[in-house]
Amino acid sequence: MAVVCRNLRAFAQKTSSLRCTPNFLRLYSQSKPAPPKLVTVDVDKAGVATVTLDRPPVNSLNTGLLEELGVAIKDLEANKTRGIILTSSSNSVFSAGLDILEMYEPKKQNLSLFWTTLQNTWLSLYRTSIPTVAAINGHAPAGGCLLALSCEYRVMVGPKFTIGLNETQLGIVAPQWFMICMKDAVGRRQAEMALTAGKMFSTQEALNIGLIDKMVSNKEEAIAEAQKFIAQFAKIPPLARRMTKESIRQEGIKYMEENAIDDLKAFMDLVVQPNIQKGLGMYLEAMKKSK
Ligand SMILES: CCCC/C=C/CC(=O)SCCNC(=O)CCNC(=O)[C@H](O)C(C)(C)COP(=O)(O)OP(=O)(O)OC[C@H]1O[C@@H](n2cnc3c(N)ncnc32)[C@H](O)[C@@H]1OP(=O)(O)O
Repeated sequence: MAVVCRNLRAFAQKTSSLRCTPNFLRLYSQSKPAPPKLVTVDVDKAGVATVTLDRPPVNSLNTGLLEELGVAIKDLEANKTRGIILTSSSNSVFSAGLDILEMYEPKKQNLSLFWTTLQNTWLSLYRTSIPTVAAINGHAPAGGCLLALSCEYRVMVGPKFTIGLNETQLGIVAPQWFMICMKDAVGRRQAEMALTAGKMFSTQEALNIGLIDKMVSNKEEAIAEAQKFIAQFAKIPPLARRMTKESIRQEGIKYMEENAIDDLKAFMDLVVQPNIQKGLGMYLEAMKKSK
């Protein structure tokens, strides 16, 4: 509410016709309730933040959610948080990946904002000096897998959930930086096999190839394992840790820093292709029918 008032006051100050009187503020706040938050942050006594994706039903990644996630990471950095545990409010889906509705029959401006927000939020998560763990408490296809891969450690609830970069199954190609993340985790050979087939791995299969680091049987265990992973860094000098992480992730960081504009252009050109639009439409239809 305080933010709404501040924004309104600034807006009213810029216009001659509006007076930001208490009555005006009351009327405005009654007619426009604040939208629900799509990402919640809870910092525990040890200074470890649980960042929860909360966009029912499947945490598909739209511009709003990605924006909130990016802001949350920046805020946690500013507050010198000791660790980030990324998880989901759903019992069965970590994240369904990019919101296909952002890409299907899009307006050019929205599409550009969507992809730029994804690039920025991804880079913030991938390069943050804060230790990061994905507590994957449900399915994690495509962009959901990307978020998990961008963390330093992955604990997944099993055995019934699946994870992977399944883009080829949708007739689309995962961008280079998605591939770099997969290669970081499982090596070039396994990444090539996984990505060309668009394979979704069971939790056990993911563990076998190193796509996840630990399999647990429920979310509480996942959070406990994540806390354990983060706690080990209490003994490591932070500067050495930060420089090591930045250095070992250099390929992905450099790729985005140098190619963000080309990557945006490639995405914009690809998505509007009639055959891609047709494929996305059919995929959405198929999801509805499979219910
Ligand atoms: C072109 C350049 C490269 C772009 C890169 C793209 C990467 C991506 O991330 S593309 C997105 C890929 N995602 C998927 O393939 C996942 C699709 N979803 C699923 O497989 C399942 O939904 C699930 C296993 C995650 C969950 O299954 P569950 O049975 O619990 O839920 P559903 O009934 O399937 O879905 C509920 C509801 O949500 C809609 N939905 C699901 N996923 C998406 C999505 N990614 N984007 C938008 N909407 C999605 C689904 O259609 C249902 O909607 P309705 O209730 O309206 O029917």
